[in-house]
Amino acid sequence: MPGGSHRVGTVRVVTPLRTDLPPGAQLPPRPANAPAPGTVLPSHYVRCFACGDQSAHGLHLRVDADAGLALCATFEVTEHHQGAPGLAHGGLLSCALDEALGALGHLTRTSLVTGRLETDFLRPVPVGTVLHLSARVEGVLGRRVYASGEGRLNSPTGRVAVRARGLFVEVPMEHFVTHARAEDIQAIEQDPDLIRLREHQTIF
Ligand SMILES: CCCCCCCCCCCC(=O)SCCNC(=O)CCNC(=O)[C@H](O)C(C)(C)COP(=O)(O)OP(=O)(O)OC[C@H]1O[C@@H](n2cnc3c(N)ncnc32)[C@H](O)[C@@H]1OP(=O)(O)O
Repeated sequence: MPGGSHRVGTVRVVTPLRTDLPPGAQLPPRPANAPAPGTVLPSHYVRCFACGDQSAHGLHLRVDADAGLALCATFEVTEHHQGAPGLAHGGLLSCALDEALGALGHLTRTSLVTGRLETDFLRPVPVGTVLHLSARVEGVLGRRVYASGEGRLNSPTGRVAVRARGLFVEVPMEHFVTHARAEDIQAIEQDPDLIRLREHQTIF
């Protein structure tokens, strides 16, 4: 995907986007303890708008591990997801890709938050569409994980409607504890099943 560009006089200056893979980034091997291809990846938080099953009008994204550092995901666009009449809101499509790219942390075995996300909207996505997403790690440099993905209409081989690249940053669990509201932490302490952590991690 091209970077940004502008003209200085007659000269076109190309600026790499900050989601472009920087020199030195490498694609790490798939960790031995990464979930096997085909494994349904758990929602990290049942109240998550994108993947949680307790978010009434959320996306209810279903995410499956793929081979390598990649995954696929699906969700159905409902009437609660409209922007223009009968069409999915663009921010919501970005949200779906944000979640899919962020869920690559299940495969790298790290907790990732979004630093930057760039989305191309290529086709309108009508209500009733099942969006088939795929996402992959492009490279890792220190705590930075570069990822890309796309969403296709109604089938894994359908027309590409939306595409994204993201820069994610690995954070410790303390990130979430430090920044959450006290009532949310208390709710999790009372019902640890609200979050679904990978088995090697502990929180609170
Ligand atoms: C319980 C559930 C568990 C699992 C939870 C899973 C949740 C998944 C949800 C889906 C994903 C989301 O929506 S997450 C929610 C949306 N995102 C967020 O809320 C993040 C808000 N931002 C932050 O908290 C912070 O800015 C961080 C953590 C991203 C970075 O802060 P930091 O930890 O102080 O680290 P910092 O040194 O600034 O950055 C680390 C490296 O990344 C680079 N970097 C950072 N941001 C950017 C950027 N926008 N563009 C370019 N580069 C960047 C820095 O230059 C640096 O490079 P170098 O020094 O290495 O060269």
